[in-house]
Amino acid sequence: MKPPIPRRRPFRLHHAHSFTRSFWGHKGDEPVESLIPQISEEWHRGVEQHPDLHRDPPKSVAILGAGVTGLTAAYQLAHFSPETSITLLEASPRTGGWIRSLKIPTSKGSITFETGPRTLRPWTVNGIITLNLISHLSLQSQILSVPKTSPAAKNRYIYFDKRLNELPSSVQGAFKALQLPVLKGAVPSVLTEIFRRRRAKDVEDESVESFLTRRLGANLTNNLASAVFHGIYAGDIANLSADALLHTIYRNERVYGSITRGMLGVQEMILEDKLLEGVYGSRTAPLLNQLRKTSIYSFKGGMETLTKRMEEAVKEECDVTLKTGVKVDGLEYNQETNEVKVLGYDSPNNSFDFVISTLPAWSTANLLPPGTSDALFETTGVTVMVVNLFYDKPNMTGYSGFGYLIPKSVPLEQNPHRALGVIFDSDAMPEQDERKGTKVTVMLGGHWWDNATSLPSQEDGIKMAKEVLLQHLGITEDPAETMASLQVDCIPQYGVGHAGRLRQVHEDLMDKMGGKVVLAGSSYGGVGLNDCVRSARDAAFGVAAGRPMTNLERWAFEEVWIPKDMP
Ligand SMILES: C=Cc1c2[nH]c(c1C)Cc1[nH]c(c(CCC(=O)O)c1C)Cc1[nH]c(c(C)c1CCC(=O)O)Cc1[nH]c(c(C)c1C=C)C2
Repeated sequence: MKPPIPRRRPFRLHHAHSFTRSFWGHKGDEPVESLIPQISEEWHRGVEQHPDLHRDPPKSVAILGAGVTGLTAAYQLAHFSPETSITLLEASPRTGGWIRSLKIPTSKGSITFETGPRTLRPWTVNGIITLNLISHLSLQSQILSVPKTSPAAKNRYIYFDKRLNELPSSVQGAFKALQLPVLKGAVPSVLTEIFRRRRAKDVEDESVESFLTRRLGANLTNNLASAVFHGIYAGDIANLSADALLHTIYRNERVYGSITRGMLGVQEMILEDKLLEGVYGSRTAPLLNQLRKTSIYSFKGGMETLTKRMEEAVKEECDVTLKTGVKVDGLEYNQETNEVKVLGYDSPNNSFDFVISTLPAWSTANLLPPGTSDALFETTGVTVMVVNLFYDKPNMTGYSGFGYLIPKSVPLEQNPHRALGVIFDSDAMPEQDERKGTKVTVMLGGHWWDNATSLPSQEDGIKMAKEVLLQHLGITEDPAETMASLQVDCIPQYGVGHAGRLRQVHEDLMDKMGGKVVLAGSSYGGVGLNDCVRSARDAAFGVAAGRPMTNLERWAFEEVWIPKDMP
């Protein structure tokens, strides 16, 4: 029988004396300085000089995985704790993980194909932390930004009823959009949400599908929400956790009785986010001002510009030992020395004060002794086939926008290849390529392939993508350049009970690994790039102070919520 999952413990607040005005809802009209917070001196001195930080800095730390999380953790730790010796271990021959930008030289100019994440959003707490990192790395001049007013920022489509339905981006647009098949019944669903009964007190989590169907009805849930969750998690809303992925509105239902009541009242955010927003906002003001009118951004050389620059910085500026081609076999905690031994790393110095694992939850679980953190095995990944296509003719899609998503309610005959969505890259990032034309990315599979006995080859993927574009957009031409990448287990799925399981893992790791194994990356607090950077920062910050930790504390302790625009 599984042990009961511990409930969250009360959180103790030591270092918060005053708060910040929020960047939340920033429209780009006012200079960011006007939003810069009156934060307490203690926080303003910032994280590096935090009184807790140099309590007992570790002598040695190993970081597993040199994707964006591992590289960021190494870079940040080197700055927070310059005296610590850092070893970054990567199994593959290259760094960057899922981030890969391939520049294809052609006689008509170069094209960049992204096989993983391709854009970043600046205006969130985690987004601001990423921008701070970008400033430190002096990458400001490499940024390519898309203005909030551009079609790519405003227009998103849902494929439904055999056509693309444009989602509203303004109040006027909303009235027009209500005629669309995909939004059928939306008005009564939204207006009656406030009258629906709140969930029972003892329900700690449920699926996104069950929660949204209770609150908004089946139409909006299956036709709209399922598409949005395809576009972030490539996952099935019937399995994903409402508490983990819709945390604010799920809490609002519990606290205020309905999502609408929560929205009409005082907007709140988690205290720690508010403090970090203040600290990093003030430190990143010049770049935030540069991106004042930006909706999304990337880099001239693609997203890999970020990880390549970080690799260079950790090796040359931070004195981190980076070893590629090292496959770690296990982690062993020695209670006497209070160190963790990294098995499979063939070096006389393979015991460390801390190990930060940025590997996916299931890979980390495989490294730990049985019974240490078995709940990590319950987080699994979905596989996505990413197909990049380039056509010489401009405006081939017939639409202008970020792209379109396909909900789970679309019948199989209208989406036989199980496409999740299509990105209109040449609209989304128009200045990235020298060669002029239309660039799109078709994403296939995700949760639809959960029980597949075989997966498509690259050739099959390209054929399937072309058929998707023919069926949905009527594109008959052959692309000039193509590339397909099967990204196996690339997006972790936070299933129902995610928070409770991470609480359990926190307890287990503190108990059995002495708080010396620290977790970071896309398996825990968000699958986006900004989330990975944030989790790396948090891990590095905690480890630099030398306190036993897991980086899962936010799941183990009760959160403190405060008004978003508290001065
Ligand atoms: C069709 C499949 C996918 C598309 N993008 C992804 C998949 C699986 C992956 C992805 N997209 C987002 C994230 C998280 C944020 C990050 O920092 O990277 C991930 C992992 C962002 C995102 N994309 C869409 C939405 C609504 C969001 C969340 C918030 C935001 O940035 O606005 C919509 C969207 N994704 C895809 C398409 C075609 C599309 C909309 C038309 C592709």
